[in-house]
Amino acid sequence: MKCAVIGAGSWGTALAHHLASTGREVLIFAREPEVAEEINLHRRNSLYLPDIELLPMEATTDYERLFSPFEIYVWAVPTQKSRPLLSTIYRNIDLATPMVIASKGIENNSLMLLHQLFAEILGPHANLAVLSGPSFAKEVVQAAPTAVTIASTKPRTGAGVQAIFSNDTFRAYTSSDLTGVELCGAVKNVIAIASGICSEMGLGCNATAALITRGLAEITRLVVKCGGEEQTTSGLAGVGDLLLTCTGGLSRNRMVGQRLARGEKLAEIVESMAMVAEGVQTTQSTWELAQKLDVDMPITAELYQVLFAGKPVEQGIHDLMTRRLKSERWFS
Ligand SMILES: NC(=O)C1=CN([C@@H]2O[C@H](COP(=O)(O)OP(=O)(O)OC[C@H]3O[C@@H](n4cnc5c(N)ncnc54)[C@H](O)[C@@H]3O)[C@@H](O)[C@H]2O)C=CC1
Ligand SMILES: O=C(CO)COP(=O)(O)O
Repeated sequence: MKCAVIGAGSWGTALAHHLASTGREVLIFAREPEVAEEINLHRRNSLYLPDIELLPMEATTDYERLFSPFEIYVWAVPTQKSRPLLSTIYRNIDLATPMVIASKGIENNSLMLLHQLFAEILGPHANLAVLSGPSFAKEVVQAAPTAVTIASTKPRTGAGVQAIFSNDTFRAYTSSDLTGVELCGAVKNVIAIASGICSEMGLGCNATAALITRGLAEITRLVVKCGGEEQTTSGLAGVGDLLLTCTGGLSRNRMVGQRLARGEKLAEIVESMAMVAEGVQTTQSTWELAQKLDVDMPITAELYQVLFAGKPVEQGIHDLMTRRLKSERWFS
């Protein structure tokens, strides 16, 4: 049976290519007709994944094609665009088919993670899994060794999805902690923007190491408060993806931070990017969630002020460094 990948941006295309590399037939749903046409005619997606020759796959812009039987669905649509698309197709997709959520973010206003959004729209019988972890799309299509986490509350679904994705260059581990895995994947993008600022301002390696460590501390507090497992934050979806995105040159979120530090306006940066940097909207959601749940997230709070309230970056850094002195214990 075919796999269906929904979303033909960099990540959806990379995952479709990876599934094709395991010998599977793949249907990929694209929003833009020119993207579908280029994949079908030239095996390329120059808008979202340039300079890569893709393995054979079929692309379509017709969402009714998603209503046939599939082995799995893979969801790679930006978080803030997910509700409208899912609401359009949900009545006609097979609930028993595993839905593997590969997007990373927290929906604005509702403050929902995607597995919560999917459960709300698809209902309690939805067969959900989350794929997260350190995995730049470009490296996955280049078959560079990659390890990820597959979370599902259904052991059979988790193991099935793990088997489908794993091969000798792509290794998936299972987890039952949907909330922890998703929150880690979402909030690391917030810390990655801050890391891009640090790097561009030349604040040094000490600052980056401190940012990653204290970023992990605030992610952990949020995960635990939301009912996730503390241990998840030291896994691939947690510290793994945080390290990758805060230090890797391929990160779009880190790039947003670098451009902010160069003095560009957030609106101009977002407008000029063909691809999504989820951390921008996720900063808003995370800040609201932290306030609602009374979780101390100082880096997120300062970044929120910089992104959305015009606070100068230098002031944000000063305010972070001169906060009340405290114990290093994450929950103090
Ligand atoms: N690119 C990467 O290396 C990775 C990305 N992710 C996550 O995957 C998700 C998707 O990211 P990318 O593919 O990188 O983004 P992208 O910006 O490369 O592509 C976004 C895709 O979503 C489509 N889209 C945009 N608005 C839409 C709408 N209203 N309805 C339907 N489709 C719409 C676009 O046409 C495009 O195909 C994000 O949540 C991202 O954080 C996760 C792991 C790795
Ligand atoms: O999530 C990612 C890698 O795991 C991709 O990060 P960016 O969206 O910052 O490029």
